[in-house]
Amino acid sequence: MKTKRLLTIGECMVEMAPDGHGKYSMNFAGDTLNTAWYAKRCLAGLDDYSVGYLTAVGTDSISQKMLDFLSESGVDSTYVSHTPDRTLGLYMIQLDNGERSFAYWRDTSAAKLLAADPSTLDTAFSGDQILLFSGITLAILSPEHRQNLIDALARARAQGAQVVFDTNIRPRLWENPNITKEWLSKAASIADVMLPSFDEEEDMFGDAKPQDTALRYRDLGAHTVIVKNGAHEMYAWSQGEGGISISPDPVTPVDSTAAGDSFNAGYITARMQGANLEEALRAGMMLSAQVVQHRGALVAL
Ligand SMILES: Nc1ncnc2c1ncn2[C@@H]1O[C@H](COP(=O)(O)OP(=O)(O)O)[C@@H](O)[C@H]1O
Ligand SMILES: O=C(O)C(=O)C[C@H](O)[C@H](O)COP(=O)(O)O
Repeated sequence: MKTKRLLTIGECMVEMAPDGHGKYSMNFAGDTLNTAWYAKRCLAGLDDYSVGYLTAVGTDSISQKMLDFLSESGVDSTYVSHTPDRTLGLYMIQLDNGERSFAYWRDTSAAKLLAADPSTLDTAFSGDQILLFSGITLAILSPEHRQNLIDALARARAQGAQVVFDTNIRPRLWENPNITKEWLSKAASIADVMLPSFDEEEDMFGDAKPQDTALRYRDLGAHTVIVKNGAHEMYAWSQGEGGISISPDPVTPVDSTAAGDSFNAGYITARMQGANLEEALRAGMMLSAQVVQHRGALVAL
């Protein structure tokens, strides 16, 4: 993964995060944006590396605020498209002993149209870069646009881009479990690197242990599979480096939102700089352990 450019693809929403005293703070977040944001922080000071975000927003003032936020964060928004008459989606974090769940208002968000135009995707995906998308990115699209996205990623991969897929399974965003499994497996079959989380794979695919998840995605063609697992032992396998079981030092989570997304950023940016499998896993674990000890998805560490 020794390339200097990361582009993530998905939906950034308005986030309402509980402050612990009955009030909410408003931020911008979304799984793929969270990974881009943390990746940019991990690469701070390394001017020859760049991080971009591909999404669709409206033309209203809250959409403009999100673009300003990207710009202040140093995340390149060249491939953000603008859809008049639509705006950002919104989600609220709900906490139960530090474990997050979400309520969504995103049915007509602009981001649902991010894969409408195959030629825009081809332009954005060209060149030597890492392209990261997620199961949430796919879930919010129509079936036709899901196929547009997967086809464009496959074309880019054939030209040398590296495709990274985090399944981030949100059953509520999908039509039904069979359709979810079908699209996740289709998307996995064009991915070089898979970054699933075990509890979601267990629920959706019935995997008994992280090794089963790794094997399933390896058999679909990934050369690397990292099976995140909350506070528990995770399993990672990479062609040529073998398998590793490794446990994070447990911390008490305040808000587990973006644990997986920040792990992805730590892992990917370490790999971009030449880290081996274990070093990159440790970078991901270290970042995500800090993130879960703070409220909201994006934490200025
Ligand atoms: N309580 C915790 N203590 C230490 N590390 C944690 C904890 N919760 C999450 N992490 C770290 O974050 C990673 C991703 O967490 P996980 O819950 O699997 O992802 P997701 O947010 O996608 O569900 C874990 O593999 C681990 O490294
Ligand atoms: O649910 C969505 O659509 C979002 O993008 C909101 C959250 O910011 C991410 O889901 C957090 O993802 P985790 O790293 O798995 O906690």
